[in-house]
Amino acid sequence: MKDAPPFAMTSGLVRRDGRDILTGVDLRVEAGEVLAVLGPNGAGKSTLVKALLGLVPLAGGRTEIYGAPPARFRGWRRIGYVPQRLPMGGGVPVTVREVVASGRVARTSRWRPAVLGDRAADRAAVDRALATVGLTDRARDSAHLLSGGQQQRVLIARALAGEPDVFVMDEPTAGVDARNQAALATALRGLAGKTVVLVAHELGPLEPLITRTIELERGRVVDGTAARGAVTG
Ligand SMILES: Nc1ncnc2c1ncn2[C@@H]1O[C@H](COP(=O)(O)OP(=O)(O)OP(=O)(O)O)[C@@H](O)[C@H]1O
Repeated sequence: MKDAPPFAMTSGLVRRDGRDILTGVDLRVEAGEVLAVLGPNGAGKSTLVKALLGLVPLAGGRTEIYGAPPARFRGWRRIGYVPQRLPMGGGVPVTVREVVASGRVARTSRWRPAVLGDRAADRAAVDRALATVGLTDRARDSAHLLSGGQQQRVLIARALAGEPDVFVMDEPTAGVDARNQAALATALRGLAGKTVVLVAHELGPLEPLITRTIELERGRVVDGTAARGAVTG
């Protein structure tokens, strides 16, 4: 039997404060797709990716992650989520390396406590992730002292460190300068074969990497196209 796809939403409905934020969303994301979710401010893009992950409940319809409703899904290590911003509360200074290393946490299972060999694998994965986003030389710096674009790269490195099959990125390009956008494009290019869902206002240097786009407007999917020139399959 063919594996269930990473995400499948049918007639997705999200309601907040009595208002429909998403309506009638049918979206299936196949393994290996690089899907961009586009649309104006407030169209519901963030809400859609959060609903796909079960972070926002559906008021109607259904959604599945690899064939399971989010509440019953157990394969979270397969999913890397890159939120819009680095949560910086608490006032405890944390280094870039520590943030990236936290991406390994989902890999340690309650049933399989960390063993010694894991530590070397963890270190290597964190080193690789830092190198991919070009932040090796900032590893010991306080994460909150970095620019917004660099912090975005730290979050991407955190997801990379977990070595997931699926990356969900909420506006990785928002407020990010050209140099950081180019670094992001390089990191994404290194994800060949992985599934990526990313929210964006404009694609910029990411455009050649996108295999499909959908456009949201006021909570509805108004357009969906395979990207021109994208390499698929
Ligand atoms: N927690 C919430 N409670 C009530 N309304 C919300 C909540 N979160 C989002 N909304 C509303 O849902 C709508 C869609 O928001 P969402 O953040 O998903 O849009 P978006 O397309 O990602 O916008 P942006 O590009 O500005 O991030 C907006 O009108 C927003 O005000």
